[in-house]
Amino acid sequence: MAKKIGVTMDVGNDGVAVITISNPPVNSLASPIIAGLKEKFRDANQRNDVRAIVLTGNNGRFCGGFDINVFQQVHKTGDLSVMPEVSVDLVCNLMEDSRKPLVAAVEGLALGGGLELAMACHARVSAPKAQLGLPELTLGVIPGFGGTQRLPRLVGLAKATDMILLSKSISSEEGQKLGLIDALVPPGELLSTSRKWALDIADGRKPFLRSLHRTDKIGSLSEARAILKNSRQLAKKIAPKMPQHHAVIEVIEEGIVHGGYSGVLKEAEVFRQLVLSDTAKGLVHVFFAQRATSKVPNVTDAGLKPRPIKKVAVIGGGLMGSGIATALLLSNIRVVLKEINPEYLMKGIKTVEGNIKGLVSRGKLTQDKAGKALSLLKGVLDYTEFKDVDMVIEAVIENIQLKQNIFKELEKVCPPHCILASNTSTIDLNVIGEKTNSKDRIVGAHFFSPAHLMTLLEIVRSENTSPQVILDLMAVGKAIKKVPVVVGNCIGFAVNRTFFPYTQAAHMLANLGVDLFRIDSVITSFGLPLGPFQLGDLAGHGIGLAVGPIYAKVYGDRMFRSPLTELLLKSGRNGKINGRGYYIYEKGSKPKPDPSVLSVVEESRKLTNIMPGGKPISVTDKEIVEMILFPVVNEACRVLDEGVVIRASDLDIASVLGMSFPSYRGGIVFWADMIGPKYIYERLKEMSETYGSFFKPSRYLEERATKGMPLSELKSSRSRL
Ligand SMILES: CCCCCCCCCCCC(=O)CC(=O)SCCNC(=O)CCNC(=O)[C@H](O)C(C)(C)COP(=O)(O)OP(=O)(O)OC[C@H]1O[C@@H](n2cnc3c(N)ncnc32)[C@H](O)[C@@H]1OP(=O)(O)O
Ligand SMILES: NC(=O)C1=CN([C@@H]2O[C@H](COP(=O)(O)OP(=O)(O)OC[C@H]3O[C@@H](n4cnc5c(N)ncnc54)[C@H](O)[C@@H]3O)[C@@H](O)[C@H]2O)C=CC1
Repeated sequence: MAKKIGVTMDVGNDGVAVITISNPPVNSLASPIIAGLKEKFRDANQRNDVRAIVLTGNNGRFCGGFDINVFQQVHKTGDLSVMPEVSVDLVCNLMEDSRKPLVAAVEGLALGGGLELAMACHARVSAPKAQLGLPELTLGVIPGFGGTQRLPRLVGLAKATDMILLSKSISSEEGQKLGLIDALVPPGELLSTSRKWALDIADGRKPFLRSLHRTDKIGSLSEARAILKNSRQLAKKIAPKMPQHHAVIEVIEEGIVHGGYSGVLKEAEVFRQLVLSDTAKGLVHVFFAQRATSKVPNVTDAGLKPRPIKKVAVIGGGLMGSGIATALLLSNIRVVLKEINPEYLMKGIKTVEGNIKGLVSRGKLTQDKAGKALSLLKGVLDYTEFKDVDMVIEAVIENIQLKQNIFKELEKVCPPHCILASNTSTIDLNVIGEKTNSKDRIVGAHFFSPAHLMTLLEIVRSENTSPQVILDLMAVGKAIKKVPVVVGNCIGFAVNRTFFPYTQAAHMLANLGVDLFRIDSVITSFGLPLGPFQLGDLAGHGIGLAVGPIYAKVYGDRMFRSPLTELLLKSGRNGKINGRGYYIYEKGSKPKPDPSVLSVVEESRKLTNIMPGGKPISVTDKEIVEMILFPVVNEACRVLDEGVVIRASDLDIASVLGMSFPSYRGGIVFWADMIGPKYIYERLKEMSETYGSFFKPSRYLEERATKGMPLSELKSSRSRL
């Protein structure tokens, strides 16, 4: 059925015009909607039979904000003229300054431009549990439609800057306490109450309040300046590299110092500059890329329904198993946690308890919810409880034979509908399921550490995994607040495979004589939270050593063999886990670079002997970024070429959520396309001529560079999914 898009107006016998936005699924403000709103407001203002106006949204959702597709259109074309001039024309002139009272009837959500329209009304009536917020900073822009000016005037400056800088939405209940919402009524009474409220204003029984003109919640100039000073500190802390966080404070300040109308004008000017920034391009791409991961051909479009998953068994209560169990429990899923002996089982349970208590102490979970979650956990040492589980997630150590035996056993003890998932980070799923007859229900559920906090869930399908099983796991992933990305089966899957050259390149640079702490600092300045050496410390160097040969078996032609990890372990440094790696880890203090590790690096340099003429190479910071991240792009090209992901943007999301690649750069492929495949190809070619085949450009990269095509443009026939 075609979507019904438009704005309607119904004028009742009471003289109230109800203007309704209709643009499913979230009533976003697409150009025809804005044009429709202007037309209806003009009409309502002119008609003699209209005394008051109610603005609402269709299908239980007021409005999800400006249509983000328009931003994407601006990014593709560079053409700002598609952005409507609404802040003054519609929101100030036609709405707020209208002589007829205007009431917003809010239900479901009022976000971004949606809340801004509501704030331009003279009162707001809401149904319970509506979501209210200005999340524009997450898209690299600032609130438009006067949002930067009206929110501080309705909820106070401190609360408004907090909501805007953190893109934090509030419920309508909280909105009522703050003064953003004037009345909270059951959904069935929303329209009748709003109509009555509008007439009450018209008849002088209720005040005719124009938000932009209010000053009662702003406080004195010196109070406002003190709040804005704190906001600047917050912005510096949470988003040092994001221009929109800093710009929005300037815009708010303009309104405080020179008045709301002046603030609205500055808001539009700054908005225009920001919407074209690389940050906005990256973040808008990430918005759509994340939503695209929900669409898996032949799975989500196959007419299947996810089956209920009520009870899950997790095998292995180590680092990953305990995190996975925590994530499931927090979403009210019963968990059976299996270990090999009472001591390890107790350790696993204690870790789960610690994870949950940690959330309580950080104010992220109530004591009640924590108690409920823990009551759903049962520790076991055998398979008795497995007879009625809907899914098993195996998270034992990375050992092929052990995993094969476990899956063989699972086939016997679990019901036939039960999904058999492995959290393996490297092993081929076909190998894991080799000894079973259940290959259609074997799937990879690759969580990232710490599993209860990291949002990526890589769902690995083999050629035998059934669409129903993939759909079920996607549904569980969403239920436990993860972003599931379905990928194909290969060593390292999509994320670890794409990023294995990250550490390798860093080792090569260190062996070429570049200071490892400088490498880490350059990479963190680029925007990754941890440089490659600190990341290695965090993961533990034992893991790196264990998976190295597995990668070497399949990708050996393009690997740099560095003795550094082995030497490091030999010197008693396993990373954070034992307090020493490249850095020194002490409780309660930040990791400190350990100068004594330099003798280990020297030993490695002697063994590799790759410094030209025995002297350290001289590189700029830009060259360090390129030498570390272009090989990652190169591997991403192979992942795309082999069809390991459905679409390039899936790899962007996986890199952002799994590797913390900066979201404002749009993900690894998007970033590479912004730089240009030709430049990357040429740089890698130069590097490979100087430093060897580790940097050799892939066929896919070469082809795209030669043809002038973006990396993100896939040939669909290549997908193996
Ligand atoms: C010349 C310059 C002049 C300057 C003057 C300014 C002019 C313009 C100013 C613009 C003013 C603004 O204030 C800017 C904004 O309003 S920006 C938008 C702010 N809103 C948001 O950020 C909300 C984004 N959406 C969400 O958070 C969620 O989608 C939510 C909570 C609304 C619903 O979540 P749910 O989980 O239920 O669904 P999905 O997220 O899967 O979304 C379903 C579907 O809807 C699409 N969607 C959602 N929101 C928007 C939107 N705002 N625009 C377009 N499309 C949207 C989403 O992509 C999904 O689509 P499909 O994947 O199903 O195709
Ligand atoms: N550590 C990491 O960052 C990540 C690890 N993985 C994968 O997750 C899996 C588990 O890794 P970790 O949790 O780090 O290992 P871990 O060593 O912390 O935990 C493994 C646990 O499995 C238990 N175990 C072994 N055999 C068992 C059996 N037969 N029945 C029940 N329990 C058994 C062990 O006693 C141990 O407690 C591995 O496959 C690993 O590759 C995946 C993503 C990230």
